Amino acid sequence: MTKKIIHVAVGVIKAGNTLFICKRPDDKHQGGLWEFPGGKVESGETVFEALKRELIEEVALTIHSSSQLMVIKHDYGDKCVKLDVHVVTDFSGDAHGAEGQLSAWVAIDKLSEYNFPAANVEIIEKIKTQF
Ligand SMILES: Nc1nc2c([nH]c(=O)n2[C@H]2C[C@H](O)[C@@H](COP(=O)(O)OP(=O)(O)OP(=O)(O)O)O2)c(=O)[nH]1
Ligand SMILES: [Mg+2]
Repeated sequence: MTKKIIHVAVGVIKAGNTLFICKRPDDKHQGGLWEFPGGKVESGETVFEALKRELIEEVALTIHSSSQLMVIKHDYGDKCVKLDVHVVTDFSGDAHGAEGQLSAWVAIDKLSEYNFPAANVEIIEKIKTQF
């Protein structure tokens, strides 16, 4: 049987050479690890609409545009995800963990000090070479 793939809109929020990251709550899938904020694309939504909704909910930012960086499929065994990763530089608001989660603006060359889910390894490699 083919596994259901969960489509996720992921936002790499960038200001200068820093990125905004959040810590996933312990009780969630891949909990306790750091992430780029975002969440599941609901039926009928475009990726941009999902990203916009999730970033308001999770980090209180309103985004005005985004550009696709990459798409990554990853099978965690218990869940299979397709991460639609977008870079966001055009936003308004004061980023913070709006759901009470830890968050931080981190310099790109310090990202390796944070533990991310396995699917993020490729994203971080690309960011380091491209930005
Ligand atoms: N947001 C986000 N999710 C990631 C990243 N890397 C990664 O493997 N994931 C996985 C973990 C989850 O299985 C899935 C995203 O789910 P999510 O928990 O953010 O979804 P959501 O915000 O809609 O929240 P909920 O439905 O669980 O309440 O993608 C990442 O950098 N950011
Ligand atoms: Mg989320």
